[in-house]
Amino acid sequence: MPGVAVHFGGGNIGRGFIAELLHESGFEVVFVDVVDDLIDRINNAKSYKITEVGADGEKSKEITNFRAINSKYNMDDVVKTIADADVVTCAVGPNVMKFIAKPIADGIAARTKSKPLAVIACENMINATDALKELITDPKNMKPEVLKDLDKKAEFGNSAIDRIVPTQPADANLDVVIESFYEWCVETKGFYSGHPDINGIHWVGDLEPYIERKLYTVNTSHATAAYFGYNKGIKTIHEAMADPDIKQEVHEALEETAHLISGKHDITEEEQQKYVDTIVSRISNPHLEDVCVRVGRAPLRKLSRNERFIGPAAQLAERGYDVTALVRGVEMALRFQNVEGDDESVELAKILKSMPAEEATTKLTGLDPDHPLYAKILDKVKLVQSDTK
Ligand SMILES: NC(=O)c1ccc[n+]([C@@H]2O[C@H](COP(=O)([O-])OP(=O)(O)OC[C@H]3O[C@@H](n4cnc5c(N)ncnc54)[C@H](O)[C@@H]3O)[C@@H](O)[C@H]2O)c1
Ligand SMILES: O=P(O)(O)OC[C@@H](O)[C@@H](O)[C@H](O)[C@H](O)CO
Repeated sequence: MPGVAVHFGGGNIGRGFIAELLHESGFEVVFVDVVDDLIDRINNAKSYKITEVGADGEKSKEITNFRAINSKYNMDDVVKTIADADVVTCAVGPNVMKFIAKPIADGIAARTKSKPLAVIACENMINATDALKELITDPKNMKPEVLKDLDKKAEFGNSAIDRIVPTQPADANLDVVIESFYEWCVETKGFYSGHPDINGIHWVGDLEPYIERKLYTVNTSHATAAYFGYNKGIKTIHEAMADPDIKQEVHEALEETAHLISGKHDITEEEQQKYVDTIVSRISNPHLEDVCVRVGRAPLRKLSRNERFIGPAAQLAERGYDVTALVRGVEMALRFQNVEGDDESVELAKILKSMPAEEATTKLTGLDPDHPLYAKILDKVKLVQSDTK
């Protein structure tokens, strides 16, 4: 019998996708967020609408049976709700997980249910749930006596979540426009007592092929379109994809990552090609007003070691493959500086202005100077530094 699912982050993917599947599986969804106005809107609404848009037209559904807690003021309520919940999910952004670890740890410590809590982080990050678990079990957040019996109180599953949910217009209230495609893969191996019943999840034994395929195909192509688009003054991703040069850049980047996905995992070249074709058509969807600045947001995260550019490029360079297109994408990401509302883009500009190229390259990408990718990235850092002096 489904009960309560606590979801941290009532934003685009939280309201637009995770809550949808939890709701359809019979859970009451309790959103936890920190934005006063959003919390009020959720608590004043009985339902909101999700609309899928694509070439086949529009399809809408109503989401009901939810409420929200503001963790800025009502942490006790958050902890009490988690103590009696079945599932905790989050989609707050990888860098925000450190702020939600303590209430989850306290909720686990206060468990009143005998079945362990299922914890699934839904962030675009390799092994996001493992990272969240590490934060939850940090001695600052969890006492040793709770940690000792953790397996009886909570179980954890890594996940790869894929659905494009753009930033919604200001007048949309809680309603969300999304694409029809979705895939949510969750690893079973941490759920010793059985995984939760959530409709639509694809349960897998080993998540690595799924998360690498997703991050290094969907997000690599998306980010390539976003950074090239932004630097050409183009507003949306579908407009960027309508530019023949940018479309070509996206294809070339995906040809490179395909070598890694098919070479490393049990995914044939034909399967990967089909996957690529689907992605290209998804990100070209003219019905989704997805802006380049959303998709390019947080460039420091996106340039980091295991992320959508350096992650595949480093592994390909180690295997002797060409990574020219991915490196051109990195250059465009380096040029995503001082973008309004994006703190990381301001920090990126400062790093590139204040540090010698060698130091900046290592700081931004985590690559050591002896890595086969390092010199190629260093050249781009030098180029961008000299252009933005
Ligand atoms: N939008 C997509 O297409 C999509 C798809 C797959 C995965 N994701 C991933 O999901 C995550 C969220 O993305 P999004 O697009 O929904 O972003 P978003 O900005 O729309 O939503 C994030 C929400 O988290 C809330 N938040 C911030 N700090 C918080 C805190 N301390 N406690 C609780 N809530 C807090 C914000 O107020 C916001 O409502 C990211 O990791 C993203 O990579 C997004
Ligand atoms: O959410 P980010 O910042 O990691 O990446 C931006 C987009 O590429 C991303 O949100 C996609 O829309 C999503 O990953 C599709 O499943």
